[in-house]
Amino acid sequence: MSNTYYRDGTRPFVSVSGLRKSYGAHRVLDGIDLAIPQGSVFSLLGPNGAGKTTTVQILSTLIKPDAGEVWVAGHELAREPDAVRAAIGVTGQFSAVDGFLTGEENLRLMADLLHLGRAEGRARVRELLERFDLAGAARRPAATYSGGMRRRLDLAMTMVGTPRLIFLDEPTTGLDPRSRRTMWEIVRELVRRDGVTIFLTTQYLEEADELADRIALLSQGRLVAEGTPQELKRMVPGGHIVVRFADADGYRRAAGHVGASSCDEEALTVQIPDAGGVRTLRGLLEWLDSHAVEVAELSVHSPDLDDVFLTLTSDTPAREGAAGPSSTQEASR
Ligand SMILES: Nc1ncnc2c1ncn2[C@@H]1O[C@H](COP(=O)(O)OP(=O)(O)OP(=O)(O)O)[C@@H](O)[C@H]1O
Repeated sequence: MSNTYYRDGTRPFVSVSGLRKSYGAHRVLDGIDLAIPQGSVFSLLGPNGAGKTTTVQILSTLIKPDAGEVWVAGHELAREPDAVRAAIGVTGQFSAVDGFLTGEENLRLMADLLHLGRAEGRARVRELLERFDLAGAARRPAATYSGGMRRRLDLAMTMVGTPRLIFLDEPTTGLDPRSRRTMWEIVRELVRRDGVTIFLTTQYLEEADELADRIALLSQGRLVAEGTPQELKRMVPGGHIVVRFADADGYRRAAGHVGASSCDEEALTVQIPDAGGVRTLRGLLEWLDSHAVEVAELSVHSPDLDDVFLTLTSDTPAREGAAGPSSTQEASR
């Protein structure tokens, strides 16, 4: 039960030890341990079928585990499910928003369901409309809202009950880049200002990288890695350098001499493994310079969460070709 307590004797806000769940002979969760501090963003990642939804369903009291100990906000889930339920909010792809009601009416309905007094309810609804940038659209039916507005309203409805832990399931799926960034800012603000703890499941590794303080990688019912985004990126081999040559002659002269791991004659590019640091880059530039080879474009790619995901989740086929750059330095010669 290593995760039940911190070294100083306090318990993490969410603490999970030895969590197991099977459906028939299929072992979906095979001994999961998690420790999530209050006021942080935790992201659970994994390929389809890894057991993410099952984990969230157990932590949010919707289904019971076969074994394991779970504590949320100071309450043991098996003994005090009502207290756990009172501390959490869930928002997801299956939104609670009623399209026939206006944004304001949706929020008021939630305030009534939670038995907030009339004055308190009104004040809370007003505050949330402002805060989630919905005041201008408050009197419009939610059916007329954009995808981003609908997500914001959904999250605002979750916040009516001032939850201390929010399960955010794919909060930005289908949103355009600007709406995604707005949503990310709102999530950060919930953590910063309200001290809310966020349990995020997402299929966008970039989103986990942006938001999460810690990430756990689930594969076939087991945690295969856990750490900060930076720590996870350090777990996989280094990045690579991509060089695009200015002409076919330069490409041919260089391709066999610069330690390339793959070459594309048509695109005049080579890819060179890079263990990090500047040694490989310096050696490459010196070779190109001394052989007077013209380069059209050169970029340095660090490993990103995609690389980590694909390396550590064995049930996912390896991706072909280069990783998307998480940090790219471009140079022309
Ligand atoms: N009620 C159920 N009965 C039987 N099997 C189930 C049930 N719920 C989930 N499973 C199985 O458990 C495994 C894990 O499912 P789960 O939904 O937790 O995965 P996930 O990581 O959330 O996947 P996805 O990313 O596709 O949503 C899957 O193989 C799924 O088929």
